[in-house]
Amino acid sequence: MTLRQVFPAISLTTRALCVGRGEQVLAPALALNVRPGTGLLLRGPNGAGKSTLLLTLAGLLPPLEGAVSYEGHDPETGPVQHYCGHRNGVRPRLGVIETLDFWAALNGRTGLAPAAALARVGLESTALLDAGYLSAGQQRRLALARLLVSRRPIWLLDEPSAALDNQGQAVLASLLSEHLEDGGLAIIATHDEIAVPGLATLMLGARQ
Ligand SMILES: Nc1ncnc2c1ncn2[C@@H]1O[C@H](COP(=O)(O)OP(=O)(O)OP(=O)(O)O)[C@@H](O)[C@H]1O
Repeated sequence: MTLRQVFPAISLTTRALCVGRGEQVLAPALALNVRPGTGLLLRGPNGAGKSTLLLTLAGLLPPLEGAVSYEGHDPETGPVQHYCGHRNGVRPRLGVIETLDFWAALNGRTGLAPAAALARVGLESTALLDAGYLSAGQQRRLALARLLVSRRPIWLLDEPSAALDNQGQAVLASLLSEHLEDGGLAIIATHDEIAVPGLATLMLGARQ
């Protein structure tokens, strides 16, 4: 993989990070260092804490202990990350193209134009439909297109391949490869194979 470093060189690091729910510790003392151009897969059985760790890295859940930092990030430049959770964030009565336009207006028009992002995920023929009419896999593709209309160096993705067919999984792998080649980084919770070479793996354990 050739690194172009289009993004600022930002690393995600954690110090003695302990994540959990309430008093339930799911992952203790995590010392992560995810560098520009690299990706980390979070693996482990249902309930192991993969989503909880992603939410904590995204700043949407407080850590039980320790801290997350984005070294090299200038807060003045705006948010550093995209968090893409289990839910697709699709409003059923909003059009497909309007959905992307909404996200671009909210997160910044720093990436592809909505029509180009739709084409990139193979949804160009659905542009004028209400998003609620899309199939499960198409809605997932639309959620992935959201990553493209606003450029952010860190992608935190929870089960991004859920409901995707083989071609959709290939699109996801290609989006991830390009993002890493641009010097971005990605942390991905998944039970599936992600066809991107060189990804590291963090295995989280089952809850007691
Ligand atoms: N809001 C909550 N309050 C209390 N416990 C919760 C809450 N949300 C999740 N949990 C618990 O935290 C544990 C970890 O859940 P999490 O969703 O992080 O697992 P996961 O590894 O992502 O699982 P999966 O592979 O099924 O997606 C589970 O036991 C779950 O029941």
